[in-house]
Amino acid sequence: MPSVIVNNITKQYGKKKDLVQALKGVSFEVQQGELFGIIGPDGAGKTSLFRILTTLLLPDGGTASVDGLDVVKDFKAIRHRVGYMPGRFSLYQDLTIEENLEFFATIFNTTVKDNYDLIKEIYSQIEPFKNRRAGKLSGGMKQKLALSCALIHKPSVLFLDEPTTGVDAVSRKEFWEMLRSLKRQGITILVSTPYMDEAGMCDRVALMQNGEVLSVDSPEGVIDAFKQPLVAVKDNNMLQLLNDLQRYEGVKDAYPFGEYHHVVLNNGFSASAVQQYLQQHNYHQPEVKTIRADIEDCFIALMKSA
Ligand SMILES: Nc1ncnc2c1ncn2[C@@H]1O[C@H](COP(=O)(O)OP(=O)(O)OP(=O)(O)O)[C@@H](O)[C@H]1O
Repeated sequence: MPSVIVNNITKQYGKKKDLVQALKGVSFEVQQGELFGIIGPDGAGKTSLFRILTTLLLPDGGTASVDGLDVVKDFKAIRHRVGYMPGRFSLYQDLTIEENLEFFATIFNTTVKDNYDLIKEIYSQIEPFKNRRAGKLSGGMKQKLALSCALIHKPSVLFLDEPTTGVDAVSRKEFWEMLRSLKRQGITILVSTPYMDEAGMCDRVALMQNGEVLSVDSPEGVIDAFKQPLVAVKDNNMLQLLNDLQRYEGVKDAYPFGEYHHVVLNNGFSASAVQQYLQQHNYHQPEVKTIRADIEDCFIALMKSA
C-alpha cells in the first residue's frame, strides 16, 4: 500500500475577485520508504498541500490518505504518525535546544530518551549547545533542531516544507545526507523545495506550478522525457545573442542559463545549424555546444507547454 495517496485535491482561498486556486486537482502517490520531492517555485501550492496532508488545513475537494488513514476523517490518528517541519521554523525561540526537544516529546506523550536512537545522528551535532536558546542559533543549527523535533515521536511519514530555503550550500548538502540516512531507517519522507538542483537527491519528484502537478517521475525519468535537441550558446553580447537566437526558425525556446543561453531546438536542427546561423549574422566565434538537459530545462519546458 502506498504511504501517501493524493487524489484530485483542490483548495482555494478568498472569494470572487480575490479568489486564488491554490491546488487545482493534484494527484500522486508516494511509496513506503520513498524520499519524494515536491519541487516548484513560490506560490506553486506546496505549503497548502503539506498542510492538508498533515491535517492542518481542509481540502475543498478530492481525497488524500497518509498511512492508509483519511486526512479528514482520521485526522487525530494521522497527527500521531506524521512529523511536520513547516517552512518557517516551528521552534520556540525563548526555549533552549534541550527544552524545545523535550517540549515536542512531551506533547506526543513520549520522552527524548525513548526515541534518542532515531535522532542521535542529527541531534548529537547540536547537543553540545543544548543550553543555548533557539533564537540564538544559526540557520543550519535551527534546521537540525527543527528536524529533531519533527522526529522525536518516531513518525512513519515525515513532511518537510522547504527545509533548505535560506540555508547555506554546505548545510544544504549535509541536510540531504541526513535525509538519505533517515530514509535508510524506513521513514517515508516528503520534502518540498524551490531548488531544482535538489531534485537529484530524491527517489522521485513531483514538479509543481500554479497549483498543478506537471510531472511525477524519477529525476532520470524527468530528464529522459526531454526529447528536443538542446544547445548551450555563449558570445560577447549575451543580450543581443538572445534576441537573435529567438528570431531563428530552428529555435523553439531560448533562455539565459548561468553564463550561457540554453536553446531548445526544433527537431531536425542541431548545434552546427545554430553555429551557421550565427555566423551568417556576424558572430565571429560563438561557442555552441550540444548538452544534455538538466531538471531545470525540463521544468521550463513543462511550464511552457502547460
Ligand atoms: N491563507 C491564504 N489566503 C489567501 N491566499 C493564500 C493563502 N495561503 C496561500 N495562498 C495563496 O495560494 C497559493 C499557493 O500558496 P502556497 O503557500 O501553498 O504555495 P507554496 O508553493 O508553498 O509557495 P510559498 O513557498 O510562497 O509558500 C499562492 O498564490 C498563495 O498566495
